[in-house]
Amino acid sequence: MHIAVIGTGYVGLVTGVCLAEIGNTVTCLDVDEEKVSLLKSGRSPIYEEGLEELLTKNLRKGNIQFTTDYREGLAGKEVIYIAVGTPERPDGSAELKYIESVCRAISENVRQDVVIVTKSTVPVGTNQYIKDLIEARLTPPITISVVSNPEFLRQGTAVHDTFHGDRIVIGSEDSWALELLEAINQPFQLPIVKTDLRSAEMIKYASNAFLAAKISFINEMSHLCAQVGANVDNVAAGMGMDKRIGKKFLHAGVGYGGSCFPKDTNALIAMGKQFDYQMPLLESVQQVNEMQRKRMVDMITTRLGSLDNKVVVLLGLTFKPNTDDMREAPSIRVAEELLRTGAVVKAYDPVAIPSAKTVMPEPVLFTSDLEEALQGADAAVIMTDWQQIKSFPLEEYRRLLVHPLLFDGRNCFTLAEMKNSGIEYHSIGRPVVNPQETISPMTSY
Ligand SMILES: NC(=O)c1ccc[n+]([C@@H]2O[C@H](COP(=O)([O-])OP(=O)(O)OC[C@H]3O[C@@H](n4cnc5c(N)ncnc54)[C@H](O)[C@@H]3O)[C@@H](O)[C@H]2O)c1
Ligand SMILES: O=c1ccn([C@@H]2O[C@H](COP(=O)(O)OP(=O)(O)O[C@H]3O[C@H](CO)[C@@H](O)[C@H](O)[C@H]3O)[C@@H](O)[C@H]2O)c(=O)[nH]1
Repeated sequence: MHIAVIGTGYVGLVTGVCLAEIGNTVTCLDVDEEKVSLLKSGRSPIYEEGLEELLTKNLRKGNIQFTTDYREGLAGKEVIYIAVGTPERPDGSAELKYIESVCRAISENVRQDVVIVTKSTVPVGTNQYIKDLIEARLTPPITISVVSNPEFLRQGTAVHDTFHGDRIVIGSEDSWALELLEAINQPFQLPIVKTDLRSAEMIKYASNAFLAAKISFINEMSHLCAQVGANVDNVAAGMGMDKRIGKKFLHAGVGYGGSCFPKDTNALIAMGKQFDYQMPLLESVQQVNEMQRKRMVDMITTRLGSLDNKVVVLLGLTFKPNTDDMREAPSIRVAEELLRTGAVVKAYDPVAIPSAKTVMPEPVLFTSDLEEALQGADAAVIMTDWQQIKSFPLEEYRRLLVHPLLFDGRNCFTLAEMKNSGIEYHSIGRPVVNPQETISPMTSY
């Protein structure tokens, strides 16, 4: 199949490379010339496990190419995937200007019948809008069919998710277009859900909102666990064994971030508003998420008192491990609050220092060396559960920190392993582990 993929962000690039891997001829289009020339040379602009290997392999085989030229990119293609961003507008709704500009470019450059497949997360009704926009500007008599094919990949495991996801959702009003998409997706060997256009669009938002709700639910429970002396991890494990609940997405922490959950819950609330429905559950989900960041700073100030000139080091800056994406990372908000209370903030991340520098508040001191980060800090705060942080020897934490005080926003360590570490350990929704008597008293607190 000859396929064009528009947009080479996370979704576009992974989609393009994976479609090439299963035997299609793919042209990826982007307006960003720098990105396109990097991709042509076989380098990935994003940090994503296994992606660069698949990219170079398929470039070598001639299955994939990259261009900024719409005429060249769309020529002879049977299927065009749209995977451009749909960021949040100030009122919370989804910004469709990139989608609109793609529609203009398609109608000006396409010369053959084509199926348009929307991978971008778009509000219900947008696929119909896409069809209308393209058809309104087409000059030759061309047949356009639209299919909603929302993407469920997670950053950090994007390639793996494409080949091992739980389902592929395709929605359309044209049964032949659904069959075509089913055939394209067959090699992935995943369950395929065929539905109507609007339901497919809604499945994406409802799925993200449900996962966000699950996280806020356990975070709310974690607050109570801390008060009553229960351990939220044990509670989540016990709950998760009930198959109706399921154990995934019950990991308490500093809350969700990233390019999807915050914006997609907002977009869903904005959709509700259009129909005079307030979405009270989702509003609470967001409120609890916001509270988690504040709770982390409260934990630190409660323990340390004044943070004036205290050195606090944030360990991990990205919204989750194995990505360099800083969009809506909880570390940004925590750093802002710590600076506001007078702390000196150091920040460590194994891969994201360049992207973090563009969004973190000033003045934060950055380092990608964990030892240097911990050296001389009054307290360390784990914000991202990077393997580098989890596997760093506890005796080194203890040796390098001025005071062995660790706040863990991702519950990376068990209480049992912390018990004899000599570190005072504060985590989310679990009892505090106090250091052995052998530790010198923290007189400066
Ligand atoms: N990032 C994820 O993990 C993820 C997962 C599932 C769904 N989604 C959804 O997929 C969509 C894309 O997300 P993303 O994170 O890949 O976006 P992104 O911001 O990383 O990338 C978007 C790309 O589109 C390009 N672009 C913008 N306008 C263009 C145009 N007119 N023509 C060609 N290219 C253009 C940009 O240059 C950029 O490279 C969004 O709707 C998002 O909600 C994202
Ligand atoms: O039990 C959990 C699970 C996740 N998180 C946090 O939730 C956020 C999102 O995590 P994750 O879902 O793994 O990452 P994303 O890459 O944002 O993926 C989500 O958003 C994508 C974009 O829509 C969807 O495609 C995916 O299916 C959906 O999981 C991160 O900050 C995590 O730290 C928790 O706090 N607790």
